[in-house]
Amino acid sequence: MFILINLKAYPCDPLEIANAARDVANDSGVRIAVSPQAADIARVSDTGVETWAQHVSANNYGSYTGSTLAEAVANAGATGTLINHSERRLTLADIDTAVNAASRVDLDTCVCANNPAQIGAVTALSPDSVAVEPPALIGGDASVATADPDIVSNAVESTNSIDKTVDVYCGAGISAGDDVIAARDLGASGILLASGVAKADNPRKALEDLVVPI
Ligand SMILES: O=C(CO)COP(=O)(O)O
Repeated sequence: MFILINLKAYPCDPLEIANAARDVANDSGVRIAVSPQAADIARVSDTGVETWAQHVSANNYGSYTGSTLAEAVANAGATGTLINHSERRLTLADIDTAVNAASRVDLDTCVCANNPAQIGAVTALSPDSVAVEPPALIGGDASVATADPDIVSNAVESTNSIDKTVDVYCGAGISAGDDVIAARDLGASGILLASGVAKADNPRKALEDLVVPI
């Protein structure tokens, strides 16, 4: 299972979490990546942890003030990027362009969507992976894999019916290793997780506990 820790804009210490994620990944053999604010990508990447951007813009070089170029995050050390997170939504046309922008510089792409129908639509854009995250469960205590298992299995089915090479992840409310196992049993090959680590009193312990059953 792949575990992506999305730090969002939480007031956490990105380096503390990056160092902990690198150590836990090395000790457990579980693939763990950290997705910090764009301005923190270089120093997070310097820790040696797999580093992802939270977003890339749907444009190339040019007069695009305020954009986050795929080239810029790749040069800073990111090796992957989220696209269309529920808190950073794009039009379908912009998702398509952003996936192409990320692919230009070999970033792994994970396109997020709210439900299995949207998962099908974004799978057709050929990202490396898609992630279903029901907005109502994001930031809560109930894991998507137990509170709404059908949304995960239907997302897996939706993706598999279009392109079996696209990995399916899920996220929202995941905080324990058992939640990760439940997601895997529903067909997901990775999870997206934020508050369970970024808001934990002890992020290292939260990560260590998370990987125990994996
Ligand atoms: O949005 C998420 C990850 O991208 C999920 O957030 P939580 O883990 O806080 O529910």
